Amino acid sequence: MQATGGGRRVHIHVAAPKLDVHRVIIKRVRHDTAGGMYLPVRLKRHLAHTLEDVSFFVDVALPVPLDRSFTYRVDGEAPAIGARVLVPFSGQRLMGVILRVHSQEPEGEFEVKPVQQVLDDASLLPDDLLRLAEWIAQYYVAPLGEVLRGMLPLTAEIRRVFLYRIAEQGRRVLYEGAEKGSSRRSKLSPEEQNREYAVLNALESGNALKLAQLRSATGAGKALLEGMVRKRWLSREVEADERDARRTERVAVLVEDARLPKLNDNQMRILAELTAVGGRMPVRHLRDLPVPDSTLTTLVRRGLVVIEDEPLAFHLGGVHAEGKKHAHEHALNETQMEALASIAASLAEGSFKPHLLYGVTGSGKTAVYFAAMQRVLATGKAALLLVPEIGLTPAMAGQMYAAFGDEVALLHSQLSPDERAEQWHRIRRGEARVVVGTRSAVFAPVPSLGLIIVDEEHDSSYKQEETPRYHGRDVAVMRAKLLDIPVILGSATPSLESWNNAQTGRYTLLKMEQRVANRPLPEVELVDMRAEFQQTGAEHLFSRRLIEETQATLDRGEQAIILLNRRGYSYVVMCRSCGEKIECENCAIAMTFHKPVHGTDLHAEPGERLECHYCGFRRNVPKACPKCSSEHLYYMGAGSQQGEERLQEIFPSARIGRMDRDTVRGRGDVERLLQRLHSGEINLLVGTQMIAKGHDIHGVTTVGVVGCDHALGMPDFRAAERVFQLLTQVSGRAGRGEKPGRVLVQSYHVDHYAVRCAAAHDYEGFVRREMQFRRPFFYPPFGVLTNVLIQSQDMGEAMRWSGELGRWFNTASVPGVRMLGPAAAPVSRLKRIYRYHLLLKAQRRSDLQAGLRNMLRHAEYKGIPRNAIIVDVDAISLM
Ligand SMILES: Nc1ncnc2c1ncn2[C@@H]1O[C@H](COP(=O)(O)OP(=O)(O)OP(=O)(O)O)[C@@H](O)[C@H]1O
Ligand SMILES: [Zn+2]
Repeated sequence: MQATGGGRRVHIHVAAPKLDVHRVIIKRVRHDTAGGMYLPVRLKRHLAHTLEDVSFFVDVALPVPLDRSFTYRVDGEAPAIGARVLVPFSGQRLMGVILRVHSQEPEGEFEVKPVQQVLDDASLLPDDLLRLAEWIAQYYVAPLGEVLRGMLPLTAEIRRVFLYRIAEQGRRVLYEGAEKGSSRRSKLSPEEQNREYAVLNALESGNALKLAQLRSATGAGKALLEGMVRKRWLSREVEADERDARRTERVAVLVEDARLPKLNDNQMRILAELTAVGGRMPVRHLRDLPVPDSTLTTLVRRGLVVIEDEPLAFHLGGVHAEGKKHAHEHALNETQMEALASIAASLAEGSFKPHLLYGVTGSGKTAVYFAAMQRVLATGKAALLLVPEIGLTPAMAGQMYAAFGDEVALLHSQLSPDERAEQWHRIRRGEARVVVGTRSAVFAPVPSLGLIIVDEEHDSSYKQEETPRYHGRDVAVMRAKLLDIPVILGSATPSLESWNNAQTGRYTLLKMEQRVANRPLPEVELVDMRAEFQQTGAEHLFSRRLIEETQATLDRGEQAIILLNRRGYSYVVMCRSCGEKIECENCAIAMTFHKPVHGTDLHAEPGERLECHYCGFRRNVPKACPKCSSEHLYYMGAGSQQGEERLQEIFPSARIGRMDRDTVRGRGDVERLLQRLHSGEINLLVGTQMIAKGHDIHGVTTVGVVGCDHALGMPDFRAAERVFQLLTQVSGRAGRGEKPGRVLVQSYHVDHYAVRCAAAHDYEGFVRREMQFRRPFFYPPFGVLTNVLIQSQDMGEAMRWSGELGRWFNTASVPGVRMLGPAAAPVSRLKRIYRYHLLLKAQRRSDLQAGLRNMLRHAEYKGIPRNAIIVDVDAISLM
């Protein structure tokens, strides 16, 4: 017997020992029907009836941290493999994906629960994506259900409903309260206490009610209900429910000619934001402003703003400077043609072939991508372009629209769940043949994909830092392999992993070593800050050379960029008496001092504060040391906020802009800042590493780098590589227009090879040195590495568990795997969780994978919970 599912035939075998009459009849008749045999109407009716009684079993992958699937029953027709289902799972209802349809009743003494709803008629995922998911689960030692959840960004189609039910304790309170009156001591107001009784009353029958039902019956809000759950008066259940994805979104529209009454600051903020973008903005984006939601409601009530429904739009404008050509408008130069020719050849061949496009900054890689994509589209196929962070390089999106118009679908992290679902379906229907997106876009369900491009392939944002911890670039290569199509990885500073693959012949290396139009690479000058200190006798943030060059640049009417790779004002606050740094309450991390903000920083929080950049915790700036009460607090380490302030003092007439996480939050902020830089409104930009990302601003001739080599001291074998990449990328922003550029790098480590090679634009020299360092230790690319984090809210537990796993590695035979640790992780406590880790290295990946699976089995045997262990294969961040 066969059932069709997702374009492939699934064989369903009827279990022989338990044959019952219904099943036998059905088996035979289905077969006969397929053969076209005539059936009497009465028999057909009988069959239609009995068909209802048939059951299948389905193995479902669920988004839970368990490395296995779960079996459910489906009554009626067999569903398709790859379809989504809603199923009960430990008191909740979860969405899962069907992996297998069969008729083997699971062994064991438990009841097989039925699937509650089958959401799709056919497989939702194309075959290559299902296979890719299996590969990821295997390679990254991640539960398949969690991998699939990441692939299907369709949460907008599933609603989470909260249901409340009265608990034993609640019943007691209800009955006792009725007898004794409400004489209990309570912090709640009498109205709130009455409301609690109303809720208990409403739930007395024992049936569960939804949040919305309870609210309309009793006026109780979520906070009150959650409080009752904490007191164990109620129990809460979560259910997933299907819902129609919204196809419109609410936008706030400024009412013109409204007479302005007296408004408070929050109301002014919203109006200012709306005015700034032309009077119209999705409500969702307004929610990013630090004002209460109720402010908008007030403005609506006062007739200053109206709310409209508008079909979802996806355009992200993209910066396009006047008089500058788009990448696709250039005739390719010879080097670009050569690179394209090699790519075109493998496109014509139509088989798996990875290319590493190593092109220096400003060599015109984007134009090569365009040309390759155009060729792919011309053959009727589709192309996928991955970029690190679309929001940071809006010009890329803008150029894509200019070249490919409506064919473009953008997938990025700032889409709402609705927008994401909408784009996903659009891509799956084949309506967008150019897909541009960040990391998870590698899972875009593009039919007949012909080419994948990964821009800035070295960028660490391609690594997902939560389960499944996949690397977007490596998954892209695997997807290309499964589809048998070419893939291009491009960068001015390729990762050592990719470079090694090119050296060993696994990837084809394409080099573009000159900038376009014979423009020179900028001249880089190192400023030795140790000498500067000796000569000036004081510690200055900016060296004399940097000040001099910046002044000259501004005087010539050109633009300068200065990198200060930390945000905030001072990144360490230390007590002079006891030497303690002020740390976050939740994390073992020094807190950053932020000064109050003024004027243009619409988004930044007002008020002076200390902030933890890991968990977001904030506190007032203490007058005295929290440990020893000394009043001698000392502020060290300048961040971008301080940089801006100092620069304004040094260059009073400069038009300064700042780009960091405090000044760019919402979608469009980066775009606005870059637009002001393009137009010349800003002539001096200071910021964190965001300013180093692919921006192509022709007026910038000078780049300054301040204090970026402290990163060389990080406890991470990739520290030198990161510093080299950052220096090279930020230098690459200088001299991209008519006039040549100059870079000044202030450093305390001017002799370090990462700094020296970056200054000499010597990528290959850097790689040679770096490989020499990594080879003897079997660090990637000479071996494979996995970081295993063990975490718990209880420090003793985290230590014990990591000790247990460490001992296991030492005593069990784990062939080919070497372990370092266990030790406290460099960030030993994060968000109140203690973190220990083991670093595992192996020369063969299969050894490491086998070792990890055995370790997980041992952990299960020892009762260490699965979610206390984070397995980070090919870890990028070792913190
Ligand atoms: N053949 C060409 N002739 C002249 N200009 C070109 C040509 N190809 C591209 N350009 C222009 O050169 C500039 C740099 O190109 P692009 O931004 O693609 O560089 P890139 O290699 O991606 O550099 P980065 O790695 O720094 O991002 C752009 O302004 C682009 O429009
Ligand atoms: Zn913190």
